[in-house]
Amino acid sequence: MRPIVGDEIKGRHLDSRILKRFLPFVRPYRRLAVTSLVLLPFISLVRIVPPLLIKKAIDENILPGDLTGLLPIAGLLIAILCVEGLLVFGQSWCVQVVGQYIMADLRRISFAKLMRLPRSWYDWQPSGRILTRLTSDIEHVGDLFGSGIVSAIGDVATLVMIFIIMLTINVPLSLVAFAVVPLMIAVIVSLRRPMRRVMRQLRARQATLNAFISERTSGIAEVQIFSQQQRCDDEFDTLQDSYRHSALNWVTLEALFYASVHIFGSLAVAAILWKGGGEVIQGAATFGTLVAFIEYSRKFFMPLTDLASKFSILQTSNASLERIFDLLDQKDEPQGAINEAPGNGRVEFDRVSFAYQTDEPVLQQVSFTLDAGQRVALVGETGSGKSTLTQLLLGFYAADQGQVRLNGHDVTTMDKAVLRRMVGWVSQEPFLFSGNVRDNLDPQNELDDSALLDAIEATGAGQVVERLGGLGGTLVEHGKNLSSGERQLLCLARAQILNPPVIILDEATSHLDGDSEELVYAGMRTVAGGRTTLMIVHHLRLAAEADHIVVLHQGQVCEQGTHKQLLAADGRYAHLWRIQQLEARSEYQQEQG
Ligand SMILES: Nc1ncnc2c1ncn2[C@@H]1O[C@H](COP(=O)(O)OP(=O)(O)OP(=O)(O)O)[C@@H](O)[C@H]1O
Repeated sequence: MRPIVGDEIKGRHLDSRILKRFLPFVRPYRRLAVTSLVLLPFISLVRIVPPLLIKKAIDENILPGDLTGLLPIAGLLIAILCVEGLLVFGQSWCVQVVGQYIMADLRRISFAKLMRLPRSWYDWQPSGRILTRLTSDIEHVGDLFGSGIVSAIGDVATLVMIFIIMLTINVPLSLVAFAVVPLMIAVIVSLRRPMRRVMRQLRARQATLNAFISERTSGIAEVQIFSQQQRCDDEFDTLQDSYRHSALNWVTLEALFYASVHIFGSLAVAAILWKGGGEVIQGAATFGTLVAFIEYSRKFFMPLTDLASKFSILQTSNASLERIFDLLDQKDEPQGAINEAPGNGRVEFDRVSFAYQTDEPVLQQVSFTLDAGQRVALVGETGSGKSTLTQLLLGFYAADQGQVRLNGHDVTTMDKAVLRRMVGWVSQEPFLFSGNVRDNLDPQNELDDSALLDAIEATGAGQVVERLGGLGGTLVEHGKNLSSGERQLLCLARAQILNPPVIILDEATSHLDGDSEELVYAGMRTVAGGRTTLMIVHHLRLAAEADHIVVLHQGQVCEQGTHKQLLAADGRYAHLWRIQQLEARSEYQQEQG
């Protein structure tokens, strides 16, 4: 599985390929988008009128001393400025609304994609990075539409109009005013490359910082247990310093950029003053023309600055869009066509081999069978591949060789929802969502309250639910307001409620005290009752109750049989059994005195 593109910015400004993919997202809101585009030339148009009015007022009223025409011009100026205000409001409202809709759509489909990606994809992803994808990256795409493309089109329209009107009024003066433009473009071009580099660095460092915060806060218990606070602070400072370093570089370059543009703007005004002043004195131009030119040059350099600064927005947005599309391009969890697998829950592992990463085999030629209703215990040292086998049965990963079959069907050919409706799972570290007890225990909302309470009672979770305040009781994220034994009991109740023909129980008794352990064991026995059960077992006392025991060693089945048969064989299982018996005896003796 290919990992998602990192947070480095790879592309140049706006890649046409990416833009082409982005356009369908605008299509549903095309009316608003077109309205915002249609308003742009009108805005540019009303922006070029005021200097003309000022020119007229100076040349035809102020200088000749004709006061009567001034009032209508002032009134017209106010009216035009009001129209400009209204047009700008309408245009920016349309553009922002479209941007918000596009962001909401992108967020929705990206989240939906995340919900459908295979487990193996998540093995590669720092959680902070996934969050960045759905937050900052999508915000940047909003900028692409709002402050990027549309306003760039507006800037170009304004520039063209001002350019034409200046040439229409006075060609020599226009050429003087535009003389600085090539110089300005040269400076912008020379600053663009370092600005792009620093922007890339800034985004990458921000993503690293996000991933660090996310990882350390989710592992807060380990941070505190191992007194890692200071070390985390130091690491955070290092990351933060490099982020700040890039941010300062960015601020410096940006300030340099705006300052140079400002200087060129002032140079243009000075040149107009020098050339235009001479023309006014010689009578070749009117005083109103000079004032209008100064006003136009200010209006000309504003969108030019704006346009140049859009490069960084376009580039950031382009990179964000590229990463979002990369996420959307990831393949969904593969689905099989079989959506019915009638039978009573027979499971076969048939010469199954599997590796998470090429050349690092985790399972090799594993074969054993669970007959319908049979209870099979999986035993083996840590890392021997027990959980991996259960993940294959649940369809989270596919075997590289061999087959895992349920009721005779290869699980990879089955529809995943159907498969997981038939195979329940109580994991070693059970997960509960924030919300109420009912929604957690009956996610499909299939049973009424009394049936739910019966199942809860049967698995020994009655007291836990009662303490939480019944089915409407509140659970916090991860079920953190419960002990691990209580969480386990609730998850056993959930499995009982879903009532699958096959159940996987991952024993999590290593961190439970004696009483809780007995409660959880009893719950496990209830859930296992009458179902095909694959039980990962650490305490062999539980294995001894199973109908069949499979012992894994380094990803291979090293022996299998009943408890009695394996003890008689005096192999690995018998060895583990003796060790655990000795441990239990010495614990008992210590307790006695
Ligand atoms: N998502 C993964 N990506 C890569 N390697 C993995 C992944 N999950 C497990 N492994 C590796 O596969 C091997 C088997 O792991 P598995 O979790 O199946 O062992 P286990 O027998 O269940 O161990 P335990 O009893 O400690 O839970 C281990 O070496 C582990 O490092």
